[in-house]
Formats: sequence, structure tokens, C-alpha cells
Amino acid sequence: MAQAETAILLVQLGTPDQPTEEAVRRYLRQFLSDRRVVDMNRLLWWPLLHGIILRSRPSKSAKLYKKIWRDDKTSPLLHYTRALQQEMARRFQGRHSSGVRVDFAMRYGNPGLRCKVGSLVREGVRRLLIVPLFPQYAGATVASVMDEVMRPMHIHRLMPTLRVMTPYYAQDAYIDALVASLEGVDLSEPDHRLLLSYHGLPKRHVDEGDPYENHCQTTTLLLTEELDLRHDQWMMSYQSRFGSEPWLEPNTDMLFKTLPSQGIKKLTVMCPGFAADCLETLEEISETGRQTFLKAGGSHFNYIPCLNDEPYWVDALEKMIEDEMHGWLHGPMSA
Ligand SMILES: C=CC1=C(C)c2cc3[nH]c(cc4nc(cc5[nH]c(cc1n2)c(C)c5CCC(=O)O)C(CCC(=O)O)=C4C)c(C)c3C=C
Ligand SMILES: [Fe+2]
Ligand SMILES: [Fe+2]
Repeated sequence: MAQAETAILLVQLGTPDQPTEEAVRRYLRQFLSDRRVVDMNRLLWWPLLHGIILRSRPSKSAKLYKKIWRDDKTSPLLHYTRALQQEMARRFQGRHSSGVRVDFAMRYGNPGLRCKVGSLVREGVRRLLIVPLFPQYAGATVASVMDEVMRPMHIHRLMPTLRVMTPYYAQDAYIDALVASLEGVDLSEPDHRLLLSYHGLPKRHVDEGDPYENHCQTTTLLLTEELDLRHDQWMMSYQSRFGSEPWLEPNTDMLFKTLPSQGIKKLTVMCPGFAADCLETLEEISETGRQTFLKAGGSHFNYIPCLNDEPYWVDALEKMIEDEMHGWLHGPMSA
């Protein structure tokens, strides 16, 4: 078959190539140099980043990455993103006469987003659907992805037609997949809570108009309604705080430390904002968070894995992608 003219590009945040100090430094340098992530004045940020953070953090983070690295020598985030892409490619095979290609890229690290978009355009892709794997919109994630998607376009005369998948924080297909991942969880005991922990964001971003907090709250309300939970059966919080300015509250780690003394001894934790398990879920929540909660007097800690490449999530995402591709899967190519 000729090269596909329509492409679906799944985009994840990114991850180091290896769990080593050098690879983590390279990854963090790219990540933390992004103005969408840290928007501090460069004259103040540069000395902090290069003089302190990139000297101290990579060796500490590399040790944590080593704990979660997989036997197949990949990071969990890369493993699940690739598995999702392979399954989605299988599902879209033969769906258009000129072919539909499904690929994936990372905003930071490899395979790099800028390179991937450039090669898709060079290879003749004329319609491109970008699927940021972030259910809740944040400028630090989705807008940053779009900045990078546009960069290679500057050097090509013919730009493909671009679509970007709408943030799916309130889509039935996503909420239903989260419900499916909680199957068998019994929250009827009075000392048991469901904790929904989302990645944090500086509060200032929200004050300046970022809808992220609102999107997280909406996901939580739709999910807890769908599960028929009472208000005293669930809580939501924000994890992975970084830097010194105020971040969204309440902080997940603080809840792990204080909930047992308030009589909440059992916790089921899920991270609906993470499409795939990664350092922030497997290490920060399922390992360190578990230890913190049990040490503080908790008796039971149940971590629910992310949607990853679960078949019911592939079904859900396939449906949402089909909706976004309206008019693209049938009929002739336009200019
Ligand atoms: C100012 C710093 C950060 C902002 C803002 C931020 C937003 C943000 N991040 C994710 C998703 C992920 N972040 C991950 C790792 C990670 N995040 C930060 C900092 C900010 N994130 C750092 C420094 C790191 C690196 C890890 C470390 O050194 O501790 C990951 C995991 C990647 C992996 O390889 O496993 C994810 C996923 C979202 C969704 C978000 C905004 C809402
Ligand atoms: Fe992050
Ligand atoms: Fe973290």
C-alpha cells in the first residue's frame, strides 16, 4: 500500500531513555526549560535550573526510575504508550482507501514530537489528528504539545490539515473506562475512602485562566456520580508538587499523612489524570505513598493502575478518535 495520507499521532509527556543520571538530566533539562511548564523570568530560572536543580535532582530521580524500570528495559510510560499505539494501529488498519497511520511521540525525550511530525509531513501525510494523552487540559501539557507540533510546520510549504483531540475529561467513554477499572472495589466500609489524585499545577496557572482544576473537578464529579458514591466516600487531591510557589490543594501526600488520624484507615487510590502508569503513580503513589499512609496508621492501601493499554480503554479511545475524525475515514481526500 502507498504511504498513508491520514495519521493519528498519540502524544505523551515523555520519559528518560534510561534510568541513569545522565539520561534523566537530559530529559529534565528539556522538560524544565519549557516556558509552558516553568514560566519564571529566565534570568532567575536559568541559574536555579542549571546551577542547582540539574546538579542535584537527576541522581535522586534516577534512583527512583531504577525502581520502576521494566524488565523489557523501558520506562513504564514508554511501554504503555507503545502498546496503546500498536493496538490502535491494528484497529485502524484498512479504515481508509489511502490508509490510516497510527504513531506516537513524546513531548520531551524520545521518540521526539518535533521529529515525528516533521517525518510524517515529509512522508506525505495530509491530514493529521493530534491526540494529547492528557484527559484534563493544562497549558503545561496540551498547549506545550501544540507549540511543538507547529514548529516543523514552519519549514514545509504544504501544511497538513490539523485536528487536535478535545480534552476528554468529561467524555462518557473515558468516565466509563475509569468505572471499569474500579470493578470489584467495595467502598461500603465507613473507614474506607476512594482518593482521586491528579497531577498538581501551580495555583497561579489556574488564577491566570488555566481550566485544569475545573476539568479535574468535573472528571471527579462525573465519575463519583456514575459510581453512585456519597460525598463521604471519596476525596480528591493533587500530587507531585515541584518548586516553592503554592500549588493546587489539597496535597495528596498531606492526606496520606493525616487521614489515618481522622479515622480513615483504608484507602483506594486512583490517578485519573494519568493515561499511563509512570514514575508519579508507580513510585510516588503506589510505593512511597503506600508506605507513608501505612506508617501514619492506615491498615489497607489499594492502588488502581492507570488505564494503560486495557482493552476497555482502547475501545473508549478508539471511539473518541473516530468522533474526532468525522468525515476523514470515508470519502476522497481534499486539497
Ligand atoms: C513545574 C513543574 C511541573 C509541572 C507544571 C508539571 C505538570 C504536569 N506534569 C504532568 C505529568 C507528568 N509529570 C511527570 C514527571 C515530572 N513532572 C515534573 C514537573 C512538573 N510537572 C517533574 C520535574 C517530573 C520528573 C520526575 C522527577 O524528576 O521527579 C510524569 C512522569 C514521567 C515519567 O517518566 O514517568 C508525568 C506523566 C501533568 C499531567 C502535568 C499538568 C497537569
Ligand atoms: Fe509533571
Ligand atoms: Fe514526582
